[in-house]
Order: sequence, then C-alpha cells, then structure tokens
Amino acid sequence: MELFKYLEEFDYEQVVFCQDKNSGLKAIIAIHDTTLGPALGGTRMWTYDSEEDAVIDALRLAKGMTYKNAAAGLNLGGGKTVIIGDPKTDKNPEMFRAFGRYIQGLAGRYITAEDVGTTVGDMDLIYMETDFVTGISPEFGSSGNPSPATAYGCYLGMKAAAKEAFGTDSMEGKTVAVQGVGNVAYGMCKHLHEEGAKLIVTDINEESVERAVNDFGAQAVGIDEIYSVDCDIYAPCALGATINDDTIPQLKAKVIAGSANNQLAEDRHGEKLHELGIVYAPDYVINSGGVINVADELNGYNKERAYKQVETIYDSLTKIFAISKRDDIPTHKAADRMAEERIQSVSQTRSTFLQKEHNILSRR
Ligand SMILES: NC(=O)c1ccc[n+]([C@@H]2O[C@H](COP(=O)([O-])OP(=O)(O)OC[C@H]3O[C@@H](n4cnc5c(N)ncnc54)[C@H](O)[C@@H]3O)[C@@H](O)[C@H]2O)c1
Ligand SMILES: CC(C)C[C@H](N)C(=O)O
Repeated sequence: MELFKYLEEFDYEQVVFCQDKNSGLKAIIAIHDTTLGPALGGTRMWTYDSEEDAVIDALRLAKGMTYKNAAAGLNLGGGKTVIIGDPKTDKNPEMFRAFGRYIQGLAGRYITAEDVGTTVGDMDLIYMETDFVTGISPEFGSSGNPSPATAYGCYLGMKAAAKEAFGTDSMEGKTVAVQGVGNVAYGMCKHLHEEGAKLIVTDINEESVERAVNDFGAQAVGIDEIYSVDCDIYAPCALGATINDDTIPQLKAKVIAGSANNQLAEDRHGEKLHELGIVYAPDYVINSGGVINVADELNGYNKERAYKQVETIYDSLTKIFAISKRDDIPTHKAADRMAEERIQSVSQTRSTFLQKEHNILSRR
C-alpha cells in the first residue's frame, strides 16, 4: 500500500511500528488526531491474513476512536494499536511489557486499554512499564474491564434507536438478533433479557452460544443465518464490516444497534440503510460506554460519575436521529458532523499557546 498517501488522505498524525524479537511482539500503534487531547484507544490482538491488513485495521480503528472520543464529549484524541498474533497461543508477559515500553516512549501522546483479544491481565503487564494505560485491575484504582460499561451503553443506545423506529423504547417482546456473544454482547443480552426481549444468537465459539442459550433462553442459529432471521433489531457485536452488499438485502430488522467497531463496510452502505428506512445507531456512538468509563480514570476513577456519562449515549443518539431526519442525511453522516464540529471548535480555543496543558493525566 502507499502508506503516506493513505495517511495524508485521512490526515493521520503518526504510525509507530513496534518489533521485539525476544517476545515476538509485532505491533502497530496508529495515532489519528490529538486535537482534543492525548489519543486514547484500545489494543487489539488478532491473526491478520497480511501485514497490510493489520496496518489498515489499526488505521481505521484509530480514526474511529477520534470520532468516538469527540462525539462522547471527551477531551481525548483517537488512536489504536493492533498486535499481530493469535491471542490464544501467541501471548507472553514479555510481549506486553515490551509493548508498554513503546507506549512509554510516546510520552503520553497515546494511552491504551483493552480491545478484542486483550484482557485486564495484559493491561496490568503494560502498566509495569508505563502509566499510559487504562482498564487495569481495580486494585490499582482503575476501572477494570470496560466491557460492562460498553454493554450498558449499547443497551441504552439500542433503546434510543428502538424509540426512533417503533415509537417506544421498551424492549419487552422485541426480538434482537445478536452476532457474536462475547464480553460486550453477553452483558448487553443480560440487560435485554431482564427487560423481556427475545434473543437470537450466533458465535463462532460454541461455548459462548451455549452460555447465552442457558442463561437467557436465547435461540441459537448458524453463523450465516443471523442476517436473515425474523427480528426487530440486528446487533452486530463481533468484528467490523458486516453491513455490506451481501447482508443488507437479507436484513429484516428495522434497527441496527450493536457494539462492533466499523460496522459499515463502506460509507455508501450507511446511505443504503437510510434509503431503506432502517434506523442505524452509528457504531462509535453506541459503543462509546467503554471508552467513557476508562477515560474517567484520568480524573481519578469514580464509577457513579462514569456511568452517568455513559447514560448520555441515549441522548446523543436521539440528537443524531433528529439531525438525520431534519437534514435528510444518513445517521453515520450526522454523527460525523457532530464529532467534526466539536473538534473544529475546540481546535479554535486551543490556538493560544499554554505553557503546560491542564488536566492531561492527573492519574488514578
Ligand atoms: N470490549 C469493549 O469494551 C468494547 C468497546 C467498544 C467496542 N467494542 C467492539 O465490540 C466488539 C466485541 O467486543 P468484545 O470485547 O465483546 O469482544 P469479544 O472477543 O469478547 O467478543 C466477540 C465475539 O464475537 C465472536 N465472533 C468473531 N467472529 C465472529 C463471526 N464471524 N460470527 C459470529 N461471531 C463471531 C467471537 O467468538 C467472540 O465471542 C468488537 O468489535 C470490539 O471492537 C468493544
Ligand atoms: C475501552 C476503549 C479504550 C477501547 C474499546 N475497545 C473501544 O473500541 O472503544
């Protein structure tokens, strides 16, 4: 790929390639934009088909974090890391310590946390080498695993989308088709089940499916069946790009609301959903509960304060749906506009030189 051409097109600030032969670390840290503050975004560990795929994933996810953090009202920029490898077989403590030293080298321009394939234990190893990591064990004064907060935000965001589509935000009797019942989706399903929703689930991991069937009476379906099942809401909670040319014609859902990052394969798929009258909750808004929760650590973590801020996801989505209707634009465009306006207005207030930035990392 022509890397610099891509960086210029989407205005990335920095990409760092990290290699440690001893531990097998191969990581890419992408920093998209730090106008609002240091770039905060998780670390994903995944087996990629090629190094180029890994670079592209890091870049797309980092840009998503810029928009997510801006739309969530956080004073944080966007960045993300991918570690190339199988999280089940390729991890070792030295790998995360080596990675922590690379983060320390960025001197606070980038702060990490969990994403797919990484755990609180991995964050604790990074913390041995750097302070610029969140989502570490609560014993250190941290918020721990961000998934429950993300799950709560997705549940509330789904209710806001249901209100838009069905005129009521009650989940009672609604059928939700969930793709991937991992950390976030399990918590989201718990909230939905408690409110009386019917669940249809799929996952490549059989144990995850069984857990949802046993705990919530969910109906299990095959991996490819999830798009076409009879349901009110489709919740993509695995990996990205599942809203595409193949899947859109299969959907019976009137709402798409789930935790996965980068759900639209391309922008035009968001336009197609708008044309079809399907209410799409933009991914980076509905799934911002986790980052809102870990970001609270920068002020000294307070769960009550953090969850109150997570609850604003409902109102943010309601506002986005209103802009989409008013201006007849797809919801993902309305969300982008909201995020870009915030970055633009803060960049103007920050044009005056200040010797020492306030409140960047007052730490736990
Ligand atoms: N964990 C968080 O706080 C958080 C925050 C924001 C966004 N997200 C996003 O939400 C998504 C889920 O995150 P998570 O932490 O629950 O991850 P996870 O790994 O715990 O769960 C993902 C689940 O999807 C399953 N899966 C993978 N490919 C699949 C496929 N093709 N079909 C069906 N199932 C498949 C996996 O087996 C796993 O059970 C990711 O896209 C992540 O980036 C997570
Ligand atoms: C907890 C966060 C910093 C990262 C999270 N995985 C996200 O995509 O939002």
